[in-house]
Amino acid sequence: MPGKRTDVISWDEFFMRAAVAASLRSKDPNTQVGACIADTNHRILSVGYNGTPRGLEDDEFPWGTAENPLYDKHNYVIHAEANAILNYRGSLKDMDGATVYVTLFPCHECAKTLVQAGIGEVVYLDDKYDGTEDNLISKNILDRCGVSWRQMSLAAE
Ligand SMILES: Nc1ccn([C@H]2C[C@H](O)[C@@H](COP(=O)(O)O)O2)c(=O)n1
Ligand SMILES: [Zn+2]
Repeated sequence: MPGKRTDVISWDEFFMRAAVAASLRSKDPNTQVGACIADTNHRILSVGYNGTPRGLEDDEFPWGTAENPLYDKHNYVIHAEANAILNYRGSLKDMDGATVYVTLFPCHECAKTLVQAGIGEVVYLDDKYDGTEDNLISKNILDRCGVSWRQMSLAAE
């Protein structure tokens, strides 16, 4: 009898690759972010990427930053982590202790939202805003609220 395959990808890699796949849907020309929420039974609950709110045409959207807040993408885009939570159609109770896999370390607004949704762990790929005020606040929120965070990497193909 042939033995089973053993060189399968890990759960971490599986969920992070789902987050990366979601990020490929983002129309943001500068930073594409994907998030995948997995529960403690290794089930994917939801995925999301950074994009405009429903109804705001993302093809016509000004995807840049601007001095005038009216024309700055940051004031319109829904972040990947928030979208992953909002896309979930089940009970929020399911998120208790779940892990979010995200391609970029969460901002402080998303950190608050993740805490409030019951997320227990953040696993991220990139932390390109490490050390910025927003990033430090985010880490402070996660630490103080008992949400653990760790970085992982994906092997190049
Ligand atoms: N954890 C994060 C951080 C940022 N985003 C989104 C918001 C913007 O679309 C983009 C950041 O743009 P940048 O300031 O780097 O030009 O990424 C997110 O979804 N989740
Ligand atoms: Zn955010």
